Amino acid sequence: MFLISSGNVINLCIMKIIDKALVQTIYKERNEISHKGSHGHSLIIAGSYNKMGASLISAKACLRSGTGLLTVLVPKSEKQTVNIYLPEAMLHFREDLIDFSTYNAIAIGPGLEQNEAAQKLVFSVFLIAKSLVIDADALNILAQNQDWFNDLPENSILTPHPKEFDRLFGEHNSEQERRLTAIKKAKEFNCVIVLKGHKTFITNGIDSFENTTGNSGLAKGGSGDALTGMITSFLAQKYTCLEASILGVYLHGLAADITLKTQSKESMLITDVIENIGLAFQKIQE
Ligand SMILES: NC(=O)C1=CN([C@@H]2O[C@H](COP(=O)(O)OP(=O)(O)OC[C@H]3O[C@@H](n4cnc5c(N)ncnc54)[C@H](O)[C@@H]3O)[C@@H](O)[C@H]2O)[C@@H](O)CC1
Ligand SMILES: Nc1ncnc2c1ncn2[C@@H]1O[C@H](COP(=O)(O)OP(=O)(O)O)[C@@H](O)[C@H]1O
Ligand SMILES: [Mg+2]
Repeated sequence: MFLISSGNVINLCIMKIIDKALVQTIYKERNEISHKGSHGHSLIIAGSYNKMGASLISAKACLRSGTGLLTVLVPKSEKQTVNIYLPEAMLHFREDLIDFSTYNAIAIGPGLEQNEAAQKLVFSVFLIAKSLVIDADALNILAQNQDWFNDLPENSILTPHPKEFDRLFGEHNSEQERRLTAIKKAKEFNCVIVLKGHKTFITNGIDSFENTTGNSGLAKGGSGDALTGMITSFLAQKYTCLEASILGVYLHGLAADITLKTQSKESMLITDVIENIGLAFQKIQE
């Protein structure tokens, strides 16, 4: 329970815990009479010359989370990188003209860099996307262009870690203060904010949630990139922004907890975690 002196005290006090019981009220069993088109088409706009890993990590986590189709938008120079690592993913190149309207869910930001081309790309996606997960460098670009909040797509999910959060909304002295600001900003901009950390906090400005899964084995580069792919996958599968965030955060942490069976917290890689997403699904299907 939080003791806070603010108008948001009611919101934060009714914060719900994300546990297996809550997730089982959200998760929908996969329809046996389905085809790849039934499970959405995700687009992940991520990666740059020296940060292609972020794109591959997001993409594989997205596929492992059930999206029917996946396209990744990468620099043309990196074409082979994706094809060799992830043959299941289709490709678009940042140099091409893209019809963004064909995707149910788009993620933008991991490893994108923040140069002028990236800024133009982020703004063009804001204008067209219907459901958008905004992470990493796209959050940093948004922080530098605060008036773009007025153009935020109707179903937007922001997934900042504390430093990205402070770039967006100013310096904070504690997690508690950030949570209060997150509630206020989620309501103001009509979006979902996933404030990542040891106990990730999710709010849409009305309801707030705290995750119960995950461990410090995730305190390593790439963990957030994977979460972005997972949340995007659930958005593409027609979960709401809040449902997709709750499912993604819970299963991401649960897969990391399952990974402790074969790795230590020091040795765990996010690619190990991605390979355990299937076992995390099985846990909530029990
Ligand atoms: N393999 C890859 O290609 C990787 C690419 N990445 C990309 O690299 C870019 C930079 O992202 P980074 O997050 O690394 O860099 P940032 O500069 O945004 O954040 C790193 C800083 O934030 C602080 N920070 C992070 N989490 C915190 C927490 N929970 N509490 C307090 N401080 C915290 C750290 O101390 C560090 O100083 C992003 O586009 C990201 O997607 C990273 O995800 C790492 C892996
Ligand atoms: N000590 C921890 N306990 C639980 N989860 C953690 C811990 N440290 C980091 N995480 C999780 O790992 C992810 C880190 O995200 P982020 O910093 O964006 O990673 P990156 O950008 O390097 O991929 C978040 O989902 C966060 O909740
Ligand atoms: Mg990140």
